Amino acid sequence: MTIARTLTIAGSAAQGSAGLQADLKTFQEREVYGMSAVTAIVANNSRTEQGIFTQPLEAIEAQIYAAFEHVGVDALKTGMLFTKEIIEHVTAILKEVGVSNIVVDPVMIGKMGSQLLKDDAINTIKGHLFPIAELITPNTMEAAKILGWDSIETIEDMYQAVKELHQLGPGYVLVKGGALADYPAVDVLYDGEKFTEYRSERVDTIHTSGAGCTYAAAITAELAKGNSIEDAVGLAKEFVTEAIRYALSFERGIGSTNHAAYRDKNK
Ligand SMILES: Nc1ncnc2c1ncn2[C@@H]1O[C@H](COP(=O)(O)OP(=O)(O)O)[C@@H](O)[C@H]1O
Ligand SMILES: Cc1ncc(COP(=O)(O)OP(=O)(O)O)c(N)n1
Repeated sequence: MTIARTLTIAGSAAQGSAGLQADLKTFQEREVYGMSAVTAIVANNSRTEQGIFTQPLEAIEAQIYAAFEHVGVDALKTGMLFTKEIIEHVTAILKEVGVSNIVVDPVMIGKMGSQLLKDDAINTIKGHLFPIAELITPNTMEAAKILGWDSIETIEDMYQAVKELHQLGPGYVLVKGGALADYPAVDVLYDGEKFTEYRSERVDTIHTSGAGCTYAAAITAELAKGNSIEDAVGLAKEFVTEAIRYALSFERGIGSTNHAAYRDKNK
C-alpha cells in the first residue's frame, strides 16, 4: 500500500488542541502518514513557572533526518520555531534535503497566550524560511506584524497584505481572516497574479484553539497527495470549518477544534 507522507516541524502543545498534536490528528484524519520533529514543548499550567522547554538543535536535526531517511516526505509544515537559531538551522536542513512542498505557518502567539516566536526572530523567518516556502499561512495579526503594519481590519487590507507578503519570496500566500469578527470567515490566497477567496459562515464559538494549525496541516496533507494549492486550501477549509463547528469546550476557557468532526459528518 502506498500512502502520502507528511512531516510537521512544530512545538508540542501539551493540552492537545494545537501544535504537533493538532497536526498529527489532522494528518490521520486526512489519511496521510504523519511524522513530527519537536522544536519545543509548551506546557503552561498554574504550577510550572517556565512553561516552554526548547529542544536542542541537535535533537531537532536528528528528528528531521530520521523522517527523511526512514520514510521520506512528500510535504511538510512548520509551526512553532521559537528562536532565530532554530529557524536558521531548520532552513539549512530543508535546503539540503531539497523538499518542495513546504507550508510555513508563522505562529507567533497562541490563543492561550503562549509566545511561540521570539520578537527578534520575525526577521529571520521572513528572510530565511519564506523564500523556500511553497505557501505561508499567517493570520491577520501575524501578517500585520510581519509587514510592520498596525493592524489588518478589513478584507481590502487582506488583499493588500497578500500582495506585499508575496514579495518576500513564497510561492503562495494565504492570509486567514478568522479574527475579523465583523465578516464571515474569509481567507485570501495569492500566487503573485491571481487572488482566490475561501469563505465559510462564521461559527459562533470561542473554542477555536488549534484552528490555524489544523488548517495548515490539512493543506499539507492534501499537497502530499498531489493536489494543487488551490484545491488543497479548498479541501482544508471544509475540514477546519467542521472542526470549528463541532469544537470541544471542556468547560475551562477556550476549548479545542474537533479534528474528528469532518469524518463524523461524512460517515
Ligand atoms: N469562528 C469561526 N468560524 C468559522 N471559521 C473560522 C472561525 N474562526 C476562524 N475560522 C477559520 O479558521 C481558519 C484558521 O484561521 P484563524 O483562526 O484566523 O487562524 P489562527 O488559529 O492561526 O489564528 C481560517 O480558515 C479561518 O477563516
Ligand atoms: C505549540 C503550539 N504551536 C502552535 C500553536 C498555535 O496554534 P494555532 O492553531 O495557530 O492558533 P491558536 O489555536 O493557538 O490560536 C500553539 N498554540 N501551540
